[in-house]
Amino acid sequence: MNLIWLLLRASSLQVAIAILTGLISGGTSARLIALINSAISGNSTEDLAWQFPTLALIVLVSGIISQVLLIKLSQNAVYRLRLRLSQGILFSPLRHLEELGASKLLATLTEDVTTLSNTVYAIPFICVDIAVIVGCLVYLLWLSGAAFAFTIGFLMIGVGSVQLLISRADYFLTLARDEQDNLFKHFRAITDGIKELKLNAIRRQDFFSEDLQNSAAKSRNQNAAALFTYSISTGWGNLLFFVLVGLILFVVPQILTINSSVLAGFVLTLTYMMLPMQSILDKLQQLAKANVALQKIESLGLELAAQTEDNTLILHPINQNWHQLELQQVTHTYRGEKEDSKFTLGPLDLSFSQGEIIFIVGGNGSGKSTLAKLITGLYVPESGRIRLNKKVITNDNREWYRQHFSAVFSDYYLFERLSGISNNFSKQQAQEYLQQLKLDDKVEIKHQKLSTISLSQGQKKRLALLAAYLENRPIYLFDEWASDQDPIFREIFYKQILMNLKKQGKTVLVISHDDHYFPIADRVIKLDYGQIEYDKRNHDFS
Ligand SMILES: Nc1ncnc2c1ncn2[C@@H]1O[C@H](COP(=O)(O)OP(=O)(O)OP(=O)(O)O)[C@@H](O)[C@H]1O
Repeated sequence: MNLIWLLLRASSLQVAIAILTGLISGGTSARLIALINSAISGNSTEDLAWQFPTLALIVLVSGIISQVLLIKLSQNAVYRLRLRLSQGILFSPLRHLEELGASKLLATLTEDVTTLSNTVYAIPFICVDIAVIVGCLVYLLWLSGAAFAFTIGFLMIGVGSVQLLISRADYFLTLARDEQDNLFKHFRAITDGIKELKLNAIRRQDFFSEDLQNSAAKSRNQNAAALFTYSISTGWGNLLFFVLVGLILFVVPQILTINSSVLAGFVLTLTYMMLPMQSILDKLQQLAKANVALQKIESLGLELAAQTEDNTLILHPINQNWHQLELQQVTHTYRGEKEDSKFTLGPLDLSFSQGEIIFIVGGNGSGKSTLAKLITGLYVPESGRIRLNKKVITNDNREWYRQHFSAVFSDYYLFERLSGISNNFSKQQAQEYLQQLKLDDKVEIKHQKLSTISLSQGQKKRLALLAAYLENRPIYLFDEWASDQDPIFREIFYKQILMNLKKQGKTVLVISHDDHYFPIADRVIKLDYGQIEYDKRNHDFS
């Protein structure tokens, strides 16, 4: 049913036309059967010879029109769904996405959407099958009202019993799909943790047998149970159909007065109906899988839609010449599963000015990266407020606010395409930066694209720095950028790059553990367990 909604949402007019042409095809098929029946019984006075090819042509053409429309519709619906889901992720707050987890998002984006796109192609065929069945039923009604009533009664009982089996199979499919999320997490562990797994044979064995194999076995058992139940329902459905033909042939003539040509017409039509019936039964398991996938997609969609951000186009220009950024009583809490695993950063009061170099320091887990996400607007403060030039940052202007920052986080992502960079960026400037970062013999920039990103970790991070540099934003944030650079590049980073940025009037926030470079900072802010231990000016160090 959900699948039908998916199509209706894409275009109800096209669905209506497809159903209409499908019905014409189905109705004409039934008319064709009636014609064959008349020709066999020889009691027709009409010239059937020319009607036969005409009707066959109508069945063909209307069937094709209906299918073409539905194929276009279903593929469009999947296309829109993919985009809607991706946009939902792009528009969701970072914290919400972190809570949902990457495995769950990826499982839906890849598994569920693929299942759906592999199934929607069946919908057009099912629609035409249904139309043929409806057409045949109408013909049966015309042949004999009483025998039709008997057939419908029997079909309703049959469909009900098949439905019971299908609901049981659906239950197993839902369990299998839930297990798929865990399986996906383990697949990610295989690819992301391959080095660790290769280096420790016991860990690898443990992971394989305890996690992966367990999860794969559960998924196999639940899928097998579902498919087994489906095959029982398909077999049961087919058997019921033969029972119906048998009853019409041998029992109904005993109860009702029905002439032999009507009976022959009935049996011929029922036999013709058997093909679309079987085809629908065969496709039911695919449809059920697609429905489970769609439910997952919808529930993720709802979870994403529950918290969307206003990511509309930035209408106001960013303030290259801002003068004050303030955090007032700002807090953020990570709520763990246990009460004692809760971590709260703040309440913090901080103020930054243009052209400052600020080092944010502190032990592991003291809250430096969390503070970075709050300052850059990636996390929304749970309490307190952020002001830029006295303007309070709210949901309406947070997207605009974020455009003031360029950052290289410790878990940065490097895009091959240098999009979203400043208009002032020139090829020559980029080449100079490449030389400064000693990457000019490795990487070229062609058509705003990096020629390669297959580099060492340190080199990749230098490219991420280059991309940030070219963004030309007023505030820069580097989260432990220098940690994997050799001493020469640390020196270049702290003494040349940061100084260059300062000279250009940029504010630079540097999360660092390199204490012997602290003297180049204008200010050092030290965090301890989510609180500011000190916030010192440069002259206070000496
Ligand atoms: N996504 C998250 N979900 C739950 N808790 C988190 C999350 N990220 C961080 N934390 C917790 O918040 C605290 C602060 O983490 P944060 O990453 O801000 O520290 P940090 O000072 O940057 O540490 P490091 O120097 O190790 O990078 C830690 O106790 C950590 O366990």
